[in-house]
Amino acid sequence: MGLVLDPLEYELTRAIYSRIPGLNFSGDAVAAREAPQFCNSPLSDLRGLDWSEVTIVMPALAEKPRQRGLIIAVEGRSLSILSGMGIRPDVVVTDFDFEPEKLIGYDGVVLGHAHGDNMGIFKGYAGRMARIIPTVQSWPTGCSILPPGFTDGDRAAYIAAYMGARIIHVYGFKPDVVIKRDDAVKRAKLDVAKIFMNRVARIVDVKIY
Ligand SMILES: Nc1ncnc2c1ncn2[C@@H]1O[C@H](COP(=O)(O)OP(=O)(O)OP(=O)(O)O)[C@@H](O)[C@H]1O
Ligand SMILES: Nc1nc2c(c(=O)[nH]1)N=C(CO)CN2
Repeated sequence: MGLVLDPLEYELTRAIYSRIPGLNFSGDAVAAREAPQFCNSPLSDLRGLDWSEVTIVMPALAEKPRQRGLIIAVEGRSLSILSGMGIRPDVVVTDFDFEPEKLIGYDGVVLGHAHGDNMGIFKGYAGRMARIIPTVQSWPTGCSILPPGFTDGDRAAYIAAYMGARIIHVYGFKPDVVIKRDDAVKRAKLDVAKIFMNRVARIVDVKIY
């Protein structure tokens, strides 16, 4: 039995994101069954961190963030940008599709997301992580975590909120800036991310810079 952070909020977010056309949501359950075999870090590694204040860095980062509290990098891309600034994040939230190779050798906790459209890349990288706890978007088994949310960025914010953050500082969340690709699905994903960041802001103080 995995960890479900807030089942009703999960159902609400899923009702919204599963309307995005063209994605393999029926594969999410298969992904959730396979993901726990890659777990090599206990949940206590996550719970043992001080979550009271959290800084989340997303890939559209434009300037050096102020480091306040626990640092979460979104995707290998943000880990790489932060490393270049001399900042080591405590946690990386990723679905392994933006510079995943940068995660090899990283010694913090990777919250690696398995879903219906990424099992090839997930299996390719998850086994190479020093410390990984899988996240999934169907009912979890084993060590996996089922958080609400959808994109890596809003999922990171939800996880921080449920781990006990009082305040979350967010850098590089710029849904109107094109950073990796620009198509209808990507725009729909970022629209959903905006809705979910606003949902998190209902339960925790969220500052977006
Ligand atoms: N302008 C932006 N473009 C893309 N992602 C952004 C942007 N601003 C913030 N983000 C956040 O950073 C994350 C970057 O990850 P990435 O670009 O790999 O997208 P993704 O959600 O994994 O979708 P996909 O892999 O389909 O492009 C997003 O999930 C989103 O939460
Ligand atoms: N099935 C499926 N799930 C996802 C996908 C995706 O492309 N397909 N993308 C995500 C973040 O971008 C998160 N979850």
